[in-house]
Amino acid sequence: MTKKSIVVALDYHNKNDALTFIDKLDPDMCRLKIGKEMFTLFGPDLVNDIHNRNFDLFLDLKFHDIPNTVAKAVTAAADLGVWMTNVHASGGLAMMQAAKQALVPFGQDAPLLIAVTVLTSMSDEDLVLLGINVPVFEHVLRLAKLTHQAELDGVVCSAQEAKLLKSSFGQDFTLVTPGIRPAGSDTGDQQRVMTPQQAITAGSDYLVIGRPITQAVDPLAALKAIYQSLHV
Ligand SMILES: O=c1ccn([C@@H]2O[C@H](COP(=O)(O)O)[C@@H](O)[C@H]2O)c(=O)[nH]1
Repeated sequence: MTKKSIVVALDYHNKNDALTFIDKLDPDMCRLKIGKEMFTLFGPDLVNDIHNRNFDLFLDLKFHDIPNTVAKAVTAAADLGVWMTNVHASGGLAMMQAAKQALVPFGQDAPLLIAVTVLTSMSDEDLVLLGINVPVFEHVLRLAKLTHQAELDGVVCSAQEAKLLKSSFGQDFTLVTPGIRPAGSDTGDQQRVMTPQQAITAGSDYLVIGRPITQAVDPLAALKAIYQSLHV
């Protein structure tokens, strides 16, 4: 575990607010993630702004479409030079294989490619509403198995499933876990949560943390408090 195991989710509506925060950090302190909101608002210019500051960037667009479209989207993400990008595992095996194949021309420069299993905002009850009548952990395991078969680098899951997935697919299968909540913080819309310490103990490789940091009165102090809780 290093400081760079923390991926700060920059879900800001205002680009200046995001850059003001980033300018208080240095690239050895954490990695950064932008998702659908910031990429839709600010596009590749924001990716370049972040890369010019030398941060590793996770482009969290969760592609989910037919194989040809996803392969082209993943190619476009790799062209941006991002550190990590992702697809939805529920897009299926052929889609994930097409995404993986699209990265072959990038060789060593290819981003890590991971797949979202079950969103951390979802519970067993939410799956039932989708007609999926198994506990979340079973569906996560099923989707992670498909992801492993497609030879992607790992999955997005809750830290609650980390122990199960590491024992099923090995230490090299990368686990990226949102739904991280320091003790006492607001869970918001997240349902499958763990504290940073619990997540690391369970086997998470990367802890994605957004609002507990970005909506704190002092985001830098909130990030430093998380390091302290993890003794890094
Ligand atoms: O299953 C998932 C997949 C992605 N996310 C994203 O992670 C961050 C979490 O932010 P918090 O503010 O710490 O809740 C956010 O950008 C989500 O889009 C996720 O939460 N769960």
